[in-house]
Amino acid sequence: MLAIEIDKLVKQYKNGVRALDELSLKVSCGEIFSLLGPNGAGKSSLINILTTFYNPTSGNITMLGKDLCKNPEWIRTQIACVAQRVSIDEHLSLMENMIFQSRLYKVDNTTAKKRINTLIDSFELSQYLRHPVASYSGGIKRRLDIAMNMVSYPQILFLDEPTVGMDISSRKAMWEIMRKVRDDFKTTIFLTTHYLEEADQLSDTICIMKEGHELAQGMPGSLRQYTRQNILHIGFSDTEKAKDCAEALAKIHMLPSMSIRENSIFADAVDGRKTFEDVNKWLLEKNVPFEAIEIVQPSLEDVFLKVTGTERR
Ligand SMILES: Nc1ncnc2c1ncn2[C@@H]1O[C@H](COP(=O)(O)OP(=O)(O)OP(=O)(O)O)[C@@H](O)[C@H]1O
Repeated sequence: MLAIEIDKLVKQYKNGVRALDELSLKVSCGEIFSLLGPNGAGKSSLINILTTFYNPTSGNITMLGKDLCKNPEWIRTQIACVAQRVSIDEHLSLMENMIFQSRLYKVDNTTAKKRINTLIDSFELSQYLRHPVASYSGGIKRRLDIAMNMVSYPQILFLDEPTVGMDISSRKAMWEIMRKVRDDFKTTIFLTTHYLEEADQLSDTICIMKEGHELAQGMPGSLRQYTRQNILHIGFSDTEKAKDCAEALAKIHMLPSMSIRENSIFADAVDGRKTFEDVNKWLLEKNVPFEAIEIVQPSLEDVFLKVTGTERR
């Protein structure tokens, strides 16, 4: 069974903005599904509809086998949503926050106790039990927020930019939590993110959207085929050398689209092997001090920029 099936969904606000424009997508049960898109693509509008806050203008949504618009109350008992702003009450203890959430979802006391202990254990929160919630770091507060939202054992967990503003080690710890939610609790995760690396590392399926509709959808590996071409990578010992070389290459129009990231030039390898041979020959002839030249697979960032029509410069 699909967790979510969306067919030609339209959301037009009263001011005339068409935030969702015949969007269609499918989310399988038990997967981590990431929604990517530039600002204003319609991600929040979609989450607000899927979590029953907004009504769609037209289109069909089936969630866990039922029509969302006809069964919003039932759907609400099956899902949980962790918004960007943490919803924990800093005047309550960790345990009180968890109990409060279990009461909201009408989980009976015995079941709630068992679930809370399992979640505290699974999310490695026991060491924080004795400390006031207000003293927790942003990452731990976010972890508690997700644990609280898991007390109802939702079938689908919506996460709106779950790692925004976190440093890389907190972000990686959060990825582990999300994998646990999927693997140990069999919960489907639907998340939005601006971090392409996060979507790449974490997701079973990614959907890239822009201007209210989907542009590409698939497993991270299969999305790489969207660019239909490999990338030429030329490495240097420092950024200045990369910039000098890119300027010289631009003058002779050898590579149509180039960008510099750290100490490297990345360019579309239009003719694959021939591009590689031509550039390699030119670098050697001109005595350019490069350190490496290779053809690499496109990254998810390359795919994102390609399908959303943004050129990296
Ligand atoms: N309540 C609203 N009323 C009118 N227009 C809205 C409303 N909410 C969103 N919009 C508009 O709908 C479009 C999509 O916005 P939305 O917030 O869904 O995109 P987003 O992908 O979540 O963007 P971001 O990544 O910046 O959060 C934008 O043009 C936005 O201005």
